Amino acid sequence: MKKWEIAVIPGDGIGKEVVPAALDVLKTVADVHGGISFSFTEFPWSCDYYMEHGKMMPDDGLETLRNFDAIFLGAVGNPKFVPDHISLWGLLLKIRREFEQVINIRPAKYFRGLSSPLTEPRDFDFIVVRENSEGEYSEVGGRIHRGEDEIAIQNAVFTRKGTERAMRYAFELARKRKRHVTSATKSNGIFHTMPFWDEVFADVKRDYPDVATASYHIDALAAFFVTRPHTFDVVVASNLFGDILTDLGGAIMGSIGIAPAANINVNGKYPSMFEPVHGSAPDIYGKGIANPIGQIWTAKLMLDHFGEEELGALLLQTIEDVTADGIKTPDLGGTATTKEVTEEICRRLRKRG
Ligand SMILES: NC(=O)c1ccc[n+]([C@@H]2O[C@H](COP(=O)([O-])OP(=O)(O)OC[C@H]3O[C@@H](n4cnc5c(N)ncnc54)[C@H](O)[C@@H]3O)[C@@H](O)[C@H]2O)c1
Ligand SMILES: O=C(O)C[C@@H](O)C(=O)O
Ligand SMILES: [K+]
Ligand SMILES: [Mn+2]
Repeated sequence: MKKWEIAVIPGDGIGKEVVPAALDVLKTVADVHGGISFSFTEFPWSCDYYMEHGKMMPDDGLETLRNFDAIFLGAVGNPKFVPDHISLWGLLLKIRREFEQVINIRPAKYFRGLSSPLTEPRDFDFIVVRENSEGEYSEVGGRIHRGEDEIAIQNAVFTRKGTERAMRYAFELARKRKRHVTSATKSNGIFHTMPFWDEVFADVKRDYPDVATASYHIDALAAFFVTRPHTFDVVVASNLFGDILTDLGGAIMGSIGIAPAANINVNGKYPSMFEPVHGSAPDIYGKGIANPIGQIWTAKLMLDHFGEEELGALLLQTIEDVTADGIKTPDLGGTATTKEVTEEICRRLRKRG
């Protein structure tokens, strides 16, 4: 019996609704398989925790998480009570940085029954490889003076190591797919870092003559995600560009509530973290209608990471069947609740198993 120890952080808002849903699915997957099991240890680290303790997680939080095989997280943020940069940097970004989860994998694909806002969505299926450790997300900078003279400076940090690592990851991934990598740049407007990004891309692609490439400025690329998403395979992007592109990836699938993500520690020193693209959605929290598919598809990425790709494929197929049959939450134009979608996925998994 293979057993994985998973640290579970539901976090805030709908994280507290979709994480339990995905855990039900993972338990069902384990039952159906028979030869694997999960042990889930839950941590209440969140904005609620912040309001009680003045921090998003205890001082030894990372020490505690370190021993797990993976971290399964919902979403972080309750902007009514805690500024978003405090909650994000105090938990999510802290884990990504300290645990060297330098790559963020974010797939998007068209599947049957999804209510894409595109009038004629073709069969798109791409993965955004988001650089996850530096770039525009940096603590380098500061603020001085007050009033009219106030200045805010935010420095973007692009290292050759980090840039090349993300690009190589994208090329290796493309080799297992359709052998195409698109680089998201903005070297016309961003004077230093983006020409550097282009140079590193040109260097790296020389090592992958079997992989075709394209490079677009991020503004044009965003438009292409809408007008011809089926032409992309792997897209490599900086931290901020990848962030924006992947909400868009969710949107063209029909809802950001479906989009999954994996924060990968590539050197094996620390656990990886699995959390969907979406946030805590305070506007729908508590209504029982959050789409659980983003979190459940994220569980599939965790299964893949554990080497259980066959199970992962079965899970994704089951999700597709459920949406194809119209069992969908309101964000996808349906009337089903979080619970109904989850139960239907579990029921079908059991039937298959
Ligand atoms: N990785 C994360 O934990 C993460 C990601 C994004 C935002 N946030 C935080 O979440 C909070 C809200 O941010 P936001 O509103 O910009 O983004 P959001 O992703 O929470 O919500 C954007 C829109 O999408 C909808 N939505 C999101 N997930 C959904 C789901 N599963 N089912 C149905 N609808 C869904 C919401 O109702 C909302 O209308 C902020 O505090 C922000 O910092 C956290
Ligand atoms: O900016 C971030 O990385 C937080 C959130 O928007 C995400 O996409 O994970
Ligand atoms: K999330
Ligand atoms: Mn985001």
